Amino acid sequence: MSGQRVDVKVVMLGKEYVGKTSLVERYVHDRFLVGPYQNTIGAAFVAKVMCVGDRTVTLGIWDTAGSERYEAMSRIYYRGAKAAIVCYDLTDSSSFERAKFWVKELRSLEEGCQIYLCGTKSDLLEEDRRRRRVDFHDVQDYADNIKAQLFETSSKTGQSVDELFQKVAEDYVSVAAFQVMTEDKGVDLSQKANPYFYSCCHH
Ligand SMILES: Nc1nc2c(ncn2[C@@H]2O[C@H](COP(=O)(O)OP(=O)(O)OP(=O)(O)O)[C@@H](O)[C@H]2O)c(=O)[nH]1
Repeated sequence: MSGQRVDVKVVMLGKEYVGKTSLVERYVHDRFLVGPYQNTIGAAFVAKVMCVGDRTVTLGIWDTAGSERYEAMSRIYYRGAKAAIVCYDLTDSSSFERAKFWVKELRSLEEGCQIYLCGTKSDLLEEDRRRRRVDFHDVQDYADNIKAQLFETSSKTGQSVDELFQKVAEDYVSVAAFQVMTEDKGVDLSQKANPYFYSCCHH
């Protein structure tokens, strides 16, 4: 990416085959690759410039490998991330258990990282609702508990993919604005624990 400045480091996490690479492909190149599945090895990086109001924001997206073989490597990539998109496959309950594993790690090791839960392959449910293996309301309750945002996406149709990444960038801009405000006015940053902080920064 030849020295491009990145505003927000975003890391994609989740079990193998949940569709992390496809999500990034849809968002960055607006395409869905068909053909034999190719697992990510290590991690891949891509930068995307986008607009939030009159501001330009560059997302630096690290797409990690979901295979447990690369677990130690994924830890290197989430370090210092401002946002983590933790993916699970809506048709695979074990992938949601794996998502919870990553959330637990992020919560204990990367406090400053905002978590976005992403249920993938929603198009498969449009075809047949009985394929759903992860209940929306259960995940919403869990997301509320951990103060995460929840999205259900399809990289095949594009459903909610732009909205997800747009929200990541918007939250970054809100938090940055909040920090400038608190630096200017000398507001105590311990107020982060206050619900106002969340309503200010995540809507
Ligand atoms: N129907 C459908 N299939 C999808 C979708 N997203 C991904 N897939 C398929 O799921 C498989 C895995 O997708 P990947 O994007 O490679 O998954 P990954 O999470 O990056 O996998 P790893 O690199 O092993 O961690 C591929 O065959 C994709 O075509 C989707 O939204 N809908």
